[in-house]
Amino acid sequence: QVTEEDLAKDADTVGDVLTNGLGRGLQRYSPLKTLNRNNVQKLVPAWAFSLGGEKQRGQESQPIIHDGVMYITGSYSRIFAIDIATGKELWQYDARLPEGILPCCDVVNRGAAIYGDNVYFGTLDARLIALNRKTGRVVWNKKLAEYKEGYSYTAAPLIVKGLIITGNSGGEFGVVGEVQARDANTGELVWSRPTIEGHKGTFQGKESSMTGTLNATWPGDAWKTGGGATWLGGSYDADTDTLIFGAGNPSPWNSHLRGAGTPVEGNKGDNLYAATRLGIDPANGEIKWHFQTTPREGWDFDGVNEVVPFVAADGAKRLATADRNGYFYILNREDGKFVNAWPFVKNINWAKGIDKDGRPIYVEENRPGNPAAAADGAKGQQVFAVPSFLGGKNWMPMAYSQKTGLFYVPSNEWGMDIWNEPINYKKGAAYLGAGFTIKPLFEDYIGSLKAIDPNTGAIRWEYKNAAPLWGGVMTTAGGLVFTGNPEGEFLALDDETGEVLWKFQTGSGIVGQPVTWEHGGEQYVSVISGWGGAVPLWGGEVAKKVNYLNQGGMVWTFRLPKEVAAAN
Ligand SMILES: O=C(O)c1cc(C(=O)O)c2c(n1)C(=O)C(=O)c1cc(C(=O)O)[nH]c1-2
Ligand SMILES: [Ca+2]
Repeated sequence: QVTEEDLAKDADTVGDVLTNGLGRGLQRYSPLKTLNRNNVQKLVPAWAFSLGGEKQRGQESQPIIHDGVMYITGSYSRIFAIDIATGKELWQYDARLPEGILPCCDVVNRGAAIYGDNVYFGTLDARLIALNRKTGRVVWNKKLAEYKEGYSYTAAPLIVKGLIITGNSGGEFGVVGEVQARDANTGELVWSRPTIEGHKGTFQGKESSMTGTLNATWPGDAWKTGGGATWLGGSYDADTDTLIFGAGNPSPWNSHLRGAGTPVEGNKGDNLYAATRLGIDPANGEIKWHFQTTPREGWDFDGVNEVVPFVAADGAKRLATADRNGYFYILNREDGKFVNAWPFVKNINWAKGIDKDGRPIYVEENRPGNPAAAADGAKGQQVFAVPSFLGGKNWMPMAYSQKTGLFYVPSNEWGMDIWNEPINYKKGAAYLGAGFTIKPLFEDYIGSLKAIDPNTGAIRWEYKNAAPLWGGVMTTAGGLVFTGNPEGEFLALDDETGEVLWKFQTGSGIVGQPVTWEHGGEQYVSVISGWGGAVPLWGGEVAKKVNYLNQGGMVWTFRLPKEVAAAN
């Protein structure tokens, strides 16, 4: 039985990986140092596991490890249980997706959750499934939302105090963002928290008086299909007992269809709580605080990126998040109040900076124009905006090192031509009202892994990668930073210098999330390889810039042999 206590101390225990993020704070830091800067060259493959068949798209999953078993999800809503000693399959389950599902950004799944005797995962057709972790038999299977209306699900679920907590996807289809909490044993809904003002929440089956239901920042009817999908899931800060979920882009992308005039008078066109981080009370789904990164968002700068609790150099309890919009934010942990922000990618041009309250100082000429006012008919004024809509950083998780006190942020240096077009809402259909072409900023690289000091915003080092970086990062007490690239390499870098100390060619691009654990006195590292995600779908010329490897799906597990560790 995996208990709340086990989940609470996952960040400190080295024999298993029970949560997405190596702890619900999502620091992705392992205290293991058997494997370190001096011996990482001796890291060797232990086994590999193929996800098989033709159902192979972006493999973004993070393995969960417990009781000698690894649980991974595959892109097409599949889950596998693997013996960690041998790499042998114990069972697999295929959720068998219906035809005609419409995810915006590839067929992906970011991993499972574990609690009690069950493992859990969400499916692309917006269902949540509990399976017995020993047998793989379905315990319950619940519908989160209607996929025919454009809803889908791609995140790893979060489990807090017996509740299984999920977000939703569909911001490109005019859905309404939502966070749901269910009883992990039965799958029954306990509370639901919509993210768009005007929509009411529920608590134990009844409409509740939850805060933030007033529709004050959405002129007209646009709030009804306002987006703000919570598609990346959330983190949990145990110190303040707060769930932190981000809400994605407001729908449609075309900001002129969400309020007349530019800018709308005062803050009345902010479109809360789209492009916003929300602090939520796990007991009842009430919003405790909100911080909107991009008010009246107009470039697809989803506000979903992970929010990571950490302790600053001066002892203050803070939150850090690297937004799609190119700014790295520090917030106060207690109330989500803005503390500081710095750009973490180059040449940002949609804003001049962030003011003392955390609000962007807009460069209105770099907001795509209003098609209604365009001289040439349908297409509004095109602008070149930086970063591109795929963001200074997208979903791929950063890591924090308790050893160096730095954040290691996978970022991309790119811009886009973007223009607005008219669009009418049609249930289940794409709802953008915009067109775009991504362009690199520099000849030789797009991807950039950065070591960022959260006390000053200083970038200590940068590792440049030709292709856009799209995989997760992990740090260890052994002084290592692990990540992968679309070129197929799994990399270990020095946490102080950014020097590549070790690499391994996995045979397909890496968009997965590495983990490490100890078994039988040896340290293991695993990552899933399998190219896909939003870059090959939406990147255009950028996606062709590098000669990518074939798609595929393979779990790679490495180990440092005992003899090598002993010789150190
Ligand atoms: O607004 C949404 O609902 C939504 C969902 C998702 C998703 O669920 O994967 C992505 C995005 N937006 C998105 O904007 C985006 O760039 C993106 C990239 C990826 C990916 O896995 O590579 N997913 C998503
Ligand atoms: Ca989106």
